[in-house]
Amino acid sequence: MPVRSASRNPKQTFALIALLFALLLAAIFYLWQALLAAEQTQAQARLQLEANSLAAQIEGRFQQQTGTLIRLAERWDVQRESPHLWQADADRLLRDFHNFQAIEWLDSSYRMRWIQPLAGNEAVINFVYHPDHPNYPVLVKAQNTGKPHLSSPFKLVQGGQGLAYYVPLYKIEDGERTFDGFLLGIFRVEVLLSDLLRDLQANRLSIELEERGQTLINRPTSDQVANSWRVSSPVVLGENHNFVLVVHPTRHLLDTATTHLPLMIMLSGSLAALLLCYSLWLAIQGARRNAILKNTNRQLQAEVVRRQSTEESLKNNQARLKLIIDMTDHSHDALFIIGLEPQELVYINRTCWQSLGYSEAQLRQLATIAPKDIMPEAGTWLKAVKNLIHNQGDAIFQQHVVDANGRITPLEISARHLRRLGRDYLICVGRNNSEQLEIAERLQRLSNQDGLTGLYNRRYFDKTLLSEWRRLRRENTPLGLLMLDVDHFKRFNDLLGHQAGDDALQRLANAMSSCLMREGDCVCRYGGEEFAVILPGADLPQCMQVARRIHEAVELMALAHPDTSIDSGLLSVSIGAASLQPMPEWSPHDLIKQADAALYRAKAEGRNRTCEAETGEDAAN
Ligand SMILES: Nc1nc2c(ncn2[C@@H]2O[C@H](COP(=O)(O)OP(=O)(O)OP(=O)(O)O)[C@@H](O)[C@H]2O)c(=O)[nH]1
Repeated sequence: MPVRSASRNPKQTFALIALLFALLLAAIFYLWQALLAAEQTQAQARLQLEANSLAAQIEGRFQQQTGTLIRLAERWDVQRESPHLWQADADRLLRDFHNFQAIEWLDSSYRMRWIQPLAGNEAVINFVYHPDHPNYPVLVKAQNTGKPHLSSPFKLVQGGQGLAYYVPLYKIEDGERTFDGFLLGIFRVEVLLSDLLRDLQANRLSIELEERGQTLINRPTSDQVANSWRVSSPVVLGENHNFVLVVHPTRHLLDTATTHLPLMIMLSGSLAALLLCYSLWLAIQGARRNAILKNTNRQLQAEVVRRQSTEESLKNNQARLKLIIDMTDHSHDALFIIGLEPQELVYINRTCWQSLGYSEAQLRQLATIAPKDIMPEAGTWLKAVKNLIHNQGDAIFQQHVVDANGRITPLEISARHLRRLGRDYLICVGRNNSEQLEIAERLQRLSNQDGLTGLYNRRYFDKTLLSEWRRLRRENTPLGLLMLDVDHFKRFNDLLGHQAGDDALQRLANAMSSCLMREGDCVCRYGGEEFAVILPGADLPQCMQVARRIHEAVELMALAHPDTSIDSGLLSVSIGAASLQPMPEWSPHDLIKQADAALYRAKAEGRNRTCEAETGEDAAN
């Protein structure tokens, strides 16, 4: 029960115990009532006995009272003949038994014949009982049975209520006993009954005498108890069965007749029930607490196991984290994590601060107060990298970092956006990519370079001429161009061989390069033994000046031409010079055409010279 109850909630348990308590109280109450009823029954039985005894006493006293009248009636034979003697006997009886109001003789026709005392009762002489008189049936009954009968109360002629006791009289006539009326004793009700009740041993009872439901006399006590204790006993007075003695016990009598046992049993039973239920409640509470304690212990044990496992896994994770940090610290790449809103450098690996020549604390401080001292374009880079949040992607940025000695190093940063626990992070991996940049630059250079002479190649020429054309058009500045061709180079090759031709081309390239003074001027191998010199900002005279320097440099080379038929005996070049103010209606192609035309004339006019584009040779041609 306690275990099962423990699993219930306290309200249910309390309700069950309260119900049990109520049931116990009901049983105790029932027992109390049964004991009270038993006591009351017993007391009432005792009371009934007392009432019966009192009734017997009353009947005895009445017989005493009326016995004298019966004895007077027994002497009727004598008295009938001598009324004086009857009168004297009746007087004596009235004197000795003052309860009698009067002694009378009714003859056999129910007529009042004699009455003693006569004084005051004269009116009653010759009164005849007719059948409608209330006492008439009593007379008939007494006559028929031959037994004395007491009437019911009736109104006396003298006033008040009276009772008549009819004793049948008989006379002997001719040896025969014949009815001769009644000897009649008249009592005053109060007087007779008071006398009958007087000195009864019934101090503890209130006494009442009723006749056919009418209270004739009542002798109450001051502490009479309620009607529930009313006990009655019939009283037969002179064959009149209509009298009933009613008694009520006093409180004192009841107190002696009843005990406190039922009350004690009820109180002690209630207390025992209360203690039992309280003990049960305590036991259930104890069981519940035990169950809760056990459950808590189980939970605690599970928690301990869980915590041990968590600690174990934490240790493993810490070890792993340390390993990862060690590994990232030994990485050649700089790894750093930036947290956003608020912006902070969440993590930097060892490579970050070691490669820049700072301590970790110094680098963190610098990154906070002067990020541009580490990365000159930190501001724009951060803006660009934050855009990744919107794109939810990653990107590679080319930046430069400045180390503690002021050395600038290129840094390729691969950045990725991550969102964790409601916050945005940028995971960045930086790598010194100076080597790659150099390789790329070299490749770029090679792609623009002529393999034999080391000059810029035709591809670079086309690209540069176009870009310069556009640039100078915006600046409203002329663009100069020299087109060069080696003279009689076929013969040179033919006579000295191709290798000698290559060498000659290389030397020519060096010579031409040495003639360029301005930044932006460049010599390109246009194709075969043809060269082109781009001279941004140079007008025609300035172009001619450069062309003259080239002739001088080639002449200074003094490279002998094997063909003896050539006048100078030296390798020479012919140059066509042109300069154009870039106009929207013209293109770089027009400039080339002008220079080409001038070169053609230089060749035609005998070679080893420069011809400038003629004014007629405009772009439109
Ligand atoms: N060795 C060598 N020869 C080249 C190279 N490119 C072109 N040539 C030669 O240059 C010669 C050019 O000959 P041509 O175009 O006839 O002109 P030329 O002989 O120089 O005569 P003119 O230009 O009229 O003075 C050809 O024989 C080509 O083979 C090169 O890279 N190396």
